Amino acid sequence: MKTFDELFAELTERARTRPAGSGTVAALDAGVHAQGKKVLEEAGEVWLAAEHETDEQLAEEISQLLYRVQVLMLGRGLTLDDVYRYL
Ligand SMILES: N=c1c2ncn([C@@H]3O[C@H](COP(=O)(O)OP(=O)(O)OP(=O)(O)O)[C@@H](O)[C@H]3O)c2ncn1[C@@H]1O[C@H](COP(=O)(O)O)[C@@H](O)[C@H]1O
Repeated sequence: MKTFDELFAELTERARTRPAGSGTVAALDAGVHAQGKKVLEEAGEVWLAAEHETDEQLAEEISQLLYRVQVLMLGRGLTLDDVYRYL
């Protein structure tokens, strides 16, 4: 289990070290267009899960959306502080 900040630190490290087999590295290499499509896809799955699935399935879909948002942030070079300043 990890927090939002801990996941972002982990993904930042993946981007820096580019380990073989990392899905994050592949997602970053795919570019912002593909990253944005994944955000939209996961957001749709969250919506459907909220209406039709269990709490556990919804929580899992939300975790995937958070991951995809972080990948997009890294793809655009945003930091957590860039976003937190608006919260
Ligand atoms: N939290 C996540 C995470 N959430 C979602 N995903 C990816 O999103 C996929 C699920 O999304 P989809 O529903 O779109 O499934 P899919 O269409 O089969 O996915 P793809 O074929 O497009 O990869 C998963 O199979 C993962 O590829 C994640 N991939 C990685 N992480 C974490 O990110 C960290 C770094 O991971 P790596 O870069 O893979 O080492 C690790 O802590 C991982 O646990």
